[in-house]
Amino acid sequence: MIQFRDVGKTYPDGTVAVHSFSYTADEGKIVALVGASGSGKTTLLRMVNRMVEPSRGSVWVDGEDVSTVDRVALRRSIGYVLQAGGLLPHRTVIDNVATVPMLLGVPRRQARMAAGELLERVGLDQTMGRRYPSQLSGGQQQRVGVARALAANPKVMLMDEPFGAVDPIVRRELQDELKRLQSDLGKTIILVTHDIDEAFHVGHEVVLLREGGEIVQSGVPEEILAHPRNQYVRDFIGADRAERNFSIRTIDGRQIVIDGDGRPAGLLNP
Ligand SMILES: Nc1ncnc2c1ncn2[C@@H]1O[C@H](COP(=O)(O)OP(=O)(O)OP(=O)(O)O)[C@@H](O)[C@H]1O
Repeated sequence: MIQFRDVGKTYPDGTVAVHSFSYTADEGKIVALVGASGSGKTTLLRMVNRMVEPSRGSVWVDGEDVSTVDRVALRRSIGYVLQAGGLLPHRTVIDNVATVPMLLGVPRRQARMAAGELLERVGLDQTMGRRYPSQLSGGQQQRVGVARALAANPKVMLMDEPFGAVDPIVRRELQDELKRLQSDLGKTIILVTHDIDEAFHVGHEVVLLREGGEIVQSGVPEEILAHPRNQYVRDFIGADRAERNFSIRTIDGRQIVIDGDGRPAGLLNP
């Protein structure tokens, strides 16, 4: 469980990134923080592993105030996935994945074996382990980033726009993969995104933010979609846009999703 207790952050130049934010992410859930650029998402995420120290309030992980935990130990115990994987360019893929477990004292051979299994778990062939990150596609690098974050077997994972750098099809694949992994492994995940569709697709809960880390609305996706609290939320989720007014038409036995402008938007259960 991750608890933000009335946290705020003012950067040294006086920028107030977060005024006052309180939220609890329950164990084994994916919580998506979504909001416009500059709304404080990354600042909030980084408070969890102490890459950013709050100016007020505290963050608790599994009943422990993170400010009392050694910073390096904390960072190694929490998986962190960045846009474009954030991989070490001069290390092979397998070493990228095995590094943290080795730092935590796992013998090299064992760490590399476990890393190979993790690569498979995220849908990569073990032979990819010998390559360098630059020899992988963007989507493959993202997968390695996820494998690396999983390597220390953290209970908590932080993901900052993890699939931002890939095309929509690969992005959807990676989102599905993440959902599968999460339901297998039961991690508690906070995912930052500016993409509301991604937030609704992967988040068990969605927290919609505006400037200063202000929560505009939070809850399960269905609730937000069904009852957007105000115009800001409606604008953000595109509730007024034609494409959300989906309907389903059956043509030749296939169920076709039709958007509000009457255009086919996709197939249901293709
Ligand atoms: N080191 C810093 N010094 C000063 N201001 C900062 C610093 N880091 C972030 N900010 C400011 O804090 C605010 C929130 O930034 P943050 O990166 O948390 O937002 P975000 O919602 O993650 O944005 P984005 O979606 O663009 O990544 C912004 O106004 C930003 O300019």
